[in-house]
Amino acid sequence: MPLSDRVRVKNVEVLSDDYYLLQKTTFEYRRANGEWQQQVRESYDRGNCATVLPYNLAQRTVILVRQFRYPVFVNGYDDLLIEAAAGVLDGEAPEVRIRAEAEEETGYRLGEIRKIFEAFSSPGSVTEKLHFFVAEYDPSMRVGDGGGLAAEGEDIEVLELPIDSALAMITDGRIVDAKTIMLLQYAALNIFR
Ligand SMILES: Nc1nc2c(ncn2[C@@H]2O[C@H](COP(=O)(O)OP(=O)(O)O[C@H]3O[C@H](CO)[C@@H](O)[C@H](O)[C@@H]3O)[C@@H](O)[C@H]2O)c(=O)[nH]1
Ligand SMILES: [Mg+2]
Repeated sequence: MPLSDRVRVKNVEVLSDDYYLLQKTTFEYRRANGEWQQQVRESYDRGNCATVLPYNLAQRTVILVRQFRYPVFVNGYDDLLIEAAAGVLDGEAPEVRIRAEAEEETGYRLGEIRKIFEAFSSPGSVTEKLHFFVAEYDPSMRVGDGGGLAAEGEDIEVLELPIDSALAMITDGRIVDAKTIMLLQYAALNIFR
């Protein structure tokens, strides 16, 4: 049975439609035992996103970025967040979007890019699906300083780190962003073996 036959949407209330969209939906869900049960769930729609880990095999390095994240700050993390470059798709194809975003945020114009997987980042409340990429880079691909768009409030620092240091930073808590941990662990398992 397709899942759409197990869900009957009864009402959708828009709680906030400002920069992104927050909705409260009342629906009935058909449980495994066949009974219909009413539920209410909020969902936050900020679109889908793409992220990339640029890596250099000879140097054993990766490129990450570091920036202020208000939701992280308000949840008690007292430092800038170290992340892989990432951006909202805004209706574009993930590979097209991530190339532009990588150049904007890191200053590197990447060549071949490989899709490795997709994942929902916070499925209980946020609709977002993330598209994950890796790309080999070399120093000649650096065409600018990166840093993001100051007019949009972005103030991004570019980091080139040895993969072993980046992995150690997951263990000691200096890297705490989920998509970044996933990319670094992918690289450790499949690229820097
Ligand atoms: N005015 C306003 N602007 C916003 C708001 N939220 C985001 N923006 C603007 O929208 C830009 C979005 O930047 P992107 O680089 O496209 O996206 P991102 O925030 O880096 O998203 C990535 O990182 C997130 C945090 O890990 C991920 O949640 C997301 O999946 C994605 O990977 C921000 O820089 C900021 O200028 C808001 O509530 N109000
Ligand atoms: Mg970004």
